[in-house]
Amino acid sequence: MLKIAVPNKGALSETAAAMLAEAGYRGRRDSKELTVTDVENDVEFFYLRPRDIATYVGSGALDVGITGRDLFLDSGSPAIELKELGFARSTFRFAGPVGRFSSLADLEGMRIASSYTRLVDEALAAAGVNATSVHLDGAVESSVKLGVADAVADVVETGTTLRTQGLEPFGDAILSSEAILIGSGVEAPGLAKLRRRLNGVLVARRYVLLDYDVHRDSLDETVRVASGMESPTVSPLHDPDWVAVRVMVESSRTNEIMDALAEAGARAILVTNIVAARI
Ligand SMILES: Nc1ncnc2c1ncn2[C@@H]1O[C@H](COP(=O)(O)OP(=O)(O)OP(=O)(O)O)[C@@H](O)[C@H]1O
Ligand SMILES: O=P(O)(O)OC[C@H]1O[C@H](OP(=O)(O)OP(=O)(O)O)[C@H](O)[C@@H]1O
Ligand SMILES: [Mg+2]
Repeated sequence: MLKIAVPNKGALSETAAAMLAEAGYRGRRDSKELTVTDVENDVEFFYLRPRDIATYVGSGALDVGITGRDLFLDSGSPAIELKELGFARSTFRFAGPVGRFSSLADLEGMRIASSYTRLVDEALAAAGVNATSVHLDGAVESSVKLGVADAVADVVETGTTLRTQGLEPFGDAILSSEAILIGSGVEAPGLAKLRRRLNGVLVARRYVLLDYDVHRDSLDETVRVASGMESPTVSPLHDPDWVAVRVMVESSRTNEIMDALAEAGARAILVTNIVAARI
């Protein structure tokens, strides 16, 4: 039975659970449940602290898990990254009071607060900077105002939290993070199926189906606008001069592509969400 670690709370838990449900697995019904066995799919879910997931998977106690790349790298676990899951995207950055620091070299001798002290120590060592990291569990942005640190290193999405505390990021991002699937390195039974299913969810979320009608004379032009994964499906219409076309396009480009198709002669352009997919 494939053993899968899932975040039990925090920023990753809801989307991770939603993805697994979309992939056809049975999740927990109550947020207090620590384990769930999905007999039909031959998998067992373990609901764990996101920060601990890399430790369990790296030790081989569990086969795979969902966590953040930043948490995984900070853990020092020997697990391996198997797949990007496309949510909880953020960067991990140094930040300090507005105007105070401009490069890592300015951190020499400073105290740097973070929940990710291994990542901080590695970044400082790589830059040849001697500084002290101060481990905090969260709300790291408050530490400078409160006088326990001179700078911070933290997760930045919109940058709003930093700004509200009078801080600004400086230097290059330490890393780009997102939710990922990690594995113990063993090709456990059921792992290929899980990966295929998660891939299906990602494709379903990322693409939409476009249907349109077009005169045969304009078909080549509309196919140039949107050529699909392999090649568009072209079906005859009752009027022999016209055809119906179906093609997958990236949902983020839907409107731009619809405009270009209309310009190229497409009519009755319809958009449909994809519920699930195997590509
Ligand atoms: N605002 C955010 N945008 C994108 N990703 C985020 C954000 N905040 C946290 N993350 C990501 O979520 C993961 C952290 O998970 P964690 O469970 O610690 O979230 P949390 O909401 O900060 O929980 P906690 O309440 O324990 O601090 C990391 O991978 C981090 O990059
Ligand atoms: O750049 P932003 O869009 O402001 O998002 C980044 C913030 O979101 C997370 O905080 P969270 O709410 O998880 O609190 P925490 O610091 O206690 O973990 C993260 O730790 C940052 O503080
Ligand atoms: Mg947090």
